[in-house]
Amino acid sequence: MNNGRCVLVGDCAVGKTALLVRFTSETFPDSYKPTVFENTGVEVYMDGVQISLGLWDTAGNDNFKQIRPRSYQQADVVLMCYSVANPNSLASIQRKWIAEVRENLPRVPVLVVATQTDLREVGVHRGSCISPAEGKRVAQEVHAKGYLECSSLSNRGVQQVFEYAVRTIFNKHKKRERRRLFSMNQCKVF
Ligand SMILES: Nc1nc2c(ncn2[C@@H]2O[C@H](COP(=O)(O)OP(=O)(O)OP(=O)(O)O)[C@@H](O)[C@H]2O)c(=O)[nH]1
Repeated sequence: MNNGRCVLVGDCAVGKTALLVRFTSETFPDSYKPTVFENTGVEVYMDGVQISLGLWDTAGNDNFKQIRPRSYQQADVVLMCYSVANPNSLASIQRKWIAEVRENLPRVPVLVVATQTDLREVGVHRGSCISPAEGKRVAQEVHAKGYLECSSLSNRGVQQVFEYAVRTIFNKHKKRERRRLFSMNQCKVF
């Protein structure tokens, strides 16, 4: 495997673009500009192998709903993002995002990603933010392959999100390769 595609979905303003910008350019975009459709790519290494990772940002706003399926094409992993400071964005994972993802990608692994975790410590939402336990519970409910937390502002957990995403793609390819080899090597009894 030397390439993979990772797609980010989630409600408006949960921080999908900021997460991608932090990971790809080590900066944090302060201003909010709603995404319509964007994609970028980075070279990453896993177990000494170089991988071209395609990163597809999508619009949280349903005015652009028709465009989202374009981003789902050939996805290897989906990051379903919610903000720990926005309970509606977590509810949307259960009510909306998992259904839309499964409709377009019935078997692709999904990860649930909690964003903006710095808001647990500062600001008006401090004290009322969603706990890791609650996020994990939802991740299990939607049969996610993993649950991760990050803050693009403080750069905490960002690298781990993409390491986990690449590892998930890697495991999926390995599984597929094993199945292919197994079916090639099956004994034939005449
Ligand atoms: N405190 C804090 N704010 C963040 C973080 N990540 C993003 N934001 C802010 O949240 C707002 C929305 O961020 P975006 O990354 O544009 O959100 P999005 O999910 O891409 O939004 P759509 O394009 O509408 O789907 C911006 O004002 C960001 O500066 C974070 O980790 N911590």
